[in-house]
Amino acid sequence: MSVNPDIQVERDTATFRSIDVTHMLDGSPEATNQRRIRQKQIGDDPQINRRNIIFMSHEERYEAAIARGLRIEQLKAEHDWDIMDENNAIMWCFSDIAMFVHKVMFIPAIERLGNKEQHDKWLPLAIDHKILGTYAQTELGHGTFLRGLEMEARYDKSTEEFVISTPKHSSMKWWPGSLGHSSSHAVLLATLYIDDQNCGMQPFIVQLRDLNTWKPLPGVEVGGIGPKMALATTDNGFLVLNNVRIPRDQMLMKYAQVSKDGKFTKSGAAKANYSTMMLVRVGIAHSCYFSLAVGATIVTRYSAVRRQGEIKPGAPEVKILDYQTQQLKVIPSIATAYAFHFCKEHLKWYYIETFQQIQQNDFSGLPEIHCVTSGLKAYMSDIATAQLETLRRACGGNGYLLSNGITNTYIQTLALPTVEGENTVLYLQVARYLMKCLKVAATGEAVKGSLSYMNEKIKTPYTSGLVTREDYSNVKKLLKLYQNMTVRLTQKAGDHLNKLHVSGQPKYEAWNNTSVQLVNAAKAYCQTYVLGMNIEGLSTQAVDLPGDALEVIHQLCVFYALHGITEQSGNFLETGCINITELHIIQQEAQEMMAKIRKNAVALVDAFDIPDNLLNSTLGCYDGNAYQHLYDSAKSDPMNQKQVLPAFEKYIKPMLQGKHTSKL
Ligand SMILES: CCC/C=C/C(=O)SCCNC(=O)CCNC(=O)[C@H](O)C(C)(C)COP(=O)([O-])OP(=O)([O-])OC[C@H]1O[C@@H](n2cnc3c(N)ncnc32)[C@H](O)[C@@H]1OP(=O)([O-])[O-]
Ligand SMILES: Cc1cc2nc3c(=O)[nH]c(=O)nc-3n(C[C@H](O)[C@H](O)[C@H](O)COP(=O)(O)OP(=O)(O)OC[C@H]3O[C@@H](n4cnc5c(N)ncnc54)[C@H](O)[C@@H]3O)c2cc1C
Repeated sequence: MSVNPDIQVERDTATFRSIDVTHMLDGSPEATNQRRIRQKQIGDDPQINRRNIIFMSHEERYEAAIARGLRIEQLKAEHDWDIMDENNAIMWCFSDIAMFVHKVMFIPAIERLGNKEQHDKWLPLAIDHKILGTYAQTELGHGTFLRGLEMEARYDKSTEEFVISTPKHSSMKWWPGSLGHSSSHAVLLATLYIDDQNCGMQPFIVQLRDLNTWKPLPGVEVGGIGPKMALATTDNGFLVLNNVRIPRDQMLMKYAQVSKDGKFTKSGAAKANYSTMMLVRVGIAHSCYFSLAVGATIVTRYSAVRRQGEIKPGAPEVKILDYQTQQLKVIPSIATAYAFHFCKEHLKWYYIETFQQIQQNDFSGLPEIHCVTSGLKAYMSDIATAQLETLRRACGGNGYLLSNGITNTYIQTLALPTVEGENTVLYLQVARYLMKCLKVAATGEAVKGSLSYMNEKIKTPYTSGLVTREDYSNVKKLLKLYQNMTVRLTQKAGDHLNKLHVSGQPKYEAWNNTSVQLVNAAKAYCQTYVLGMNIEGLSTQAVDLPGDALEVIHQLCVFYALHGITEQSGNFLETGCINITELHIIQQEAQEMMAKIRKNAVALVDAFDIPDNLLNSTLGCYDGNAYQHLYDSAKSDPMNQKQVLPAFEKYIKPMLQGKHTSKL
């Protein structure tokens, strides 16, 4: 099929070469080649390809997802993939892989929470798929408040076993992925009791199913929790344990230990047992980038080939991408996807470095990385889901079809603001950290890390520093505005907290009565962080780009900063970080920048280099022939393989012939 001329012209008139930017996104031309090879191995494989999933039943999708998971294992062995390759493969399949919790949580939990003997025993079994596992933490009654977990593990000194039980409905495990039908084992988080003393939430390895018959073991009641909005293939489950006994060495004992005679000891940081969640939060940041890149690719290409209506009366119908309002739906998502790229790259290296320190028992970096990973998981998933919905609607009627590729991406991504810590709760964790830093700054001590900008005193009366027109595209000056806004919102929340406390409210009550302001400050911190990483990326990852490409990536960053101010203008005005005249100029500048970026919109999404067979979209194919692909997809619907469906004989015909009764 030839390329649609409407999309070709976009590529011909772009001011830079997409491939240069693709190399930057991958890290190097070699890395691009390597990724393409991997994506081809996945996309071309009939067992992995997700082309027909929209026509499958729940059970068919589940089975296909198991087969996909297995095939990925075979490819991994055949092509010598490393862990990054494997995680990318899961992401490129949009997590449409049953048992992926085994990879992304069960194994990492054993690695992080187990001691050497436990590694030696369990990891080979898990890595070789001799056992399949889930991460069972959430209960029907508690997902967020982990200190409230009710499943009990009571140590029985006489037999050197833990007895695990589910005292009531609210204490059953509820939600763990792959628990329903696909796990033989669980890393199960339960509250440990020794002689009735509560020793906090601890991890245990519990076998759930017989490895030959797959039937639940005695005392284990397990099943699926029912159909969900999406993620049909991740069989989330429930679990009730009736006095199930496990040996003492099946408590994962890296950070807390129980001796044979029942002595409880702890090593490492208080929240070390939460470290698996931190890893997954980093992975979620990466998924947010990918989902947004997918959405932006589909909708930008579709907007460049769909013509509807006229701008100049009587002139030919225009591409919908030429409407300024459509640009406002599409361009922010492109700019955000690029900002998220820089941010997730930073986060990956930051996590690896800090994890290495933790492995050496240096926990000093834990509070900051907990703040950053919690905040970015929350912020990036909030923004990604909001923008995906805007993008989906930007496709008009066809945005409601499953074959468009974006609907599925959107509803899958909708899980991310909830999993691994509900977003509001995570913002409140960030706020805790902000308040601590505020206290440090107030004592005159230097605040370190991502909030070191708190050390600079904001002069009053304040001026924004935006003097010349050039200042409005100076990303460092714009970043300063964001930083000042964050500091002021933090101070405002801190002042409110103190005021309530001084007026007699206990600290916890004052905290709850300030939580809206605290969350607002936390979001500002996250937005500032992402912009900071975007700017850092310009001078690190993007610095070797040819001049024309660097200019476009720079424009995106400026737009990201300006657009963010227009979206959050209330915060910027309220904190006095800009005045109304400056806001008007910023709005104007943002619109002008958007018009410049529009010219390169298709080339910018081409640079994400997501192949058609992973994009899986009728609207967003590289060739721009959306109408042909929509028609082909409709024709391939199994319901269209018969000209007359059985419902005709059964119901419609009798009705037409007046033979129907009210009882049907
Ligand atoms: C693939 C997708 C599948 C999905 C899987 C899932 O969803 S799996 C299920 C996913 N489930 C979830 O994600 C559950 C979400 N819930 C949680 O993570 C926790 O219950 C909580 C963090 C909300 C509160 O916890 P709490 O009541 O025990 O804590 P607190 O309020 O008493 O004290 C807070 C103190 O602890 C610190 N700290 C906290 N976390 C960490 C950390 N990771 N590291 C380091 N530190 C951490 C924090 O800085 C603060 O320090 P401060 O200020 O005192 O010096
Ligand atoms: C698709 C999916 C997959 C999942 N996979 C797993 C898995 O593999 N393993 C696992 O263990 N779990 C899993 N979960 C569970 C998930 O981690 C929890 O649902 C999540 O942590 C939110 O907890 P919750 O359901 O208790 O929400 P709740 O805490 O009940 O949230 C409800 C509301 O209460 C608010 N709220 C709660 N506490 C506070 C507070 N302190 N301050 C202010 N507001 C508050 C929240 O902001 C939210 O608005 C999964 C969930 C989903 C949807």
